[in-house]
Amino acid sequence: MAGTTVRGLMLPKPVTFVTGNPKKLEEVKAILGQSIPFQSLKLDLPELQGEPEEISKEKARLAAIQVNGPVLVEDTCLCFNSLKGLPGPYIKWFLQKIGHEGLNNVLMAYEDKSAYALCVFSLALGPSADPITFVGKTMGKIVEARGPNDFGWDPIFQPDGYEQTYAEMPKEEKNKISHRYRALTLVKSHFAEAGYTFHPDSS
Ligand SMILES: O=c1[nH]c(=O)c2ncn([C@@H]3O[C@H](COP(=O)(O)OP(=O)(O)OP(=O)(O)O)[C@@H](O)[C@H]3O)c2[nH]1
Ligand SMILES: [Mg+2]
Repeated sequence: MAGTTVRGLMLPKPVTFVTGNPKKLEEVKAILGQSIPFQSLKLDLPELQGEPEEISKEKARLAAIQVNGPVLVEDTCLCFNSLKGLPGPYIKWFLQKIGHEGLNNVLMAYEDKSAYALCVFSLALGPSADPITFVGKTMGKIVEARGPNDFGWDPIFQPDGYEQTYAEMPKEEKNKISHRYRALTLVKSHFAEAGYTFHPDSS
């Protein structure tokens, strides 16, 4: 985390969660509930190449300029240990091009099928503020696809200590152990500690 937190700072509007991915939004809504006043905006922001935290922060900077107010964004990675963390932030493109089967095939060359899901949220309080990051990680392994195919790589990720893939788990179960849940727990604590207030005219 970076920057100094000013307690009770007044934000001009509610926080806007910016994403182009409706499944992310669904989970963020389910996990946050009423804990943080937020609205959402569908924007497909350009993404830098590089380390996950930098990608997420840069997304937040761009989003805060477009929204001209406080924003929350996230970037999700799926990292294979035998590939030293790749595909990482590039998982979206790997998934689109080679699918679940291709991702399993890549790992055929290696004994180690372990992987981790990483979620980096970034909060920018405004267009000129330095974004603050919150990282959540869930360890697991890559398996042949099992379960409903309605969200990304959920069918091929089996978290450690579970016999089910993310896709096979009831949503409430995934949302108690996921990379996204862990990162959002830190976001919630930050809001609780910072005690932000919202401008009365904000909507
Ligand atoms: O099975 C999954 N379980 C998850 O919990 C999960 N979270 C994200 N993803 C996928 O991983 C890539 C991340 O890329 P990403 O972070 O750039 O997201 P995105 O471009 O879809 O949206 P956004 O960048 O507008 O927010 C995209 O293919 C997402 O569909 C997930 N797949
Ligand atoms: Mg994206």
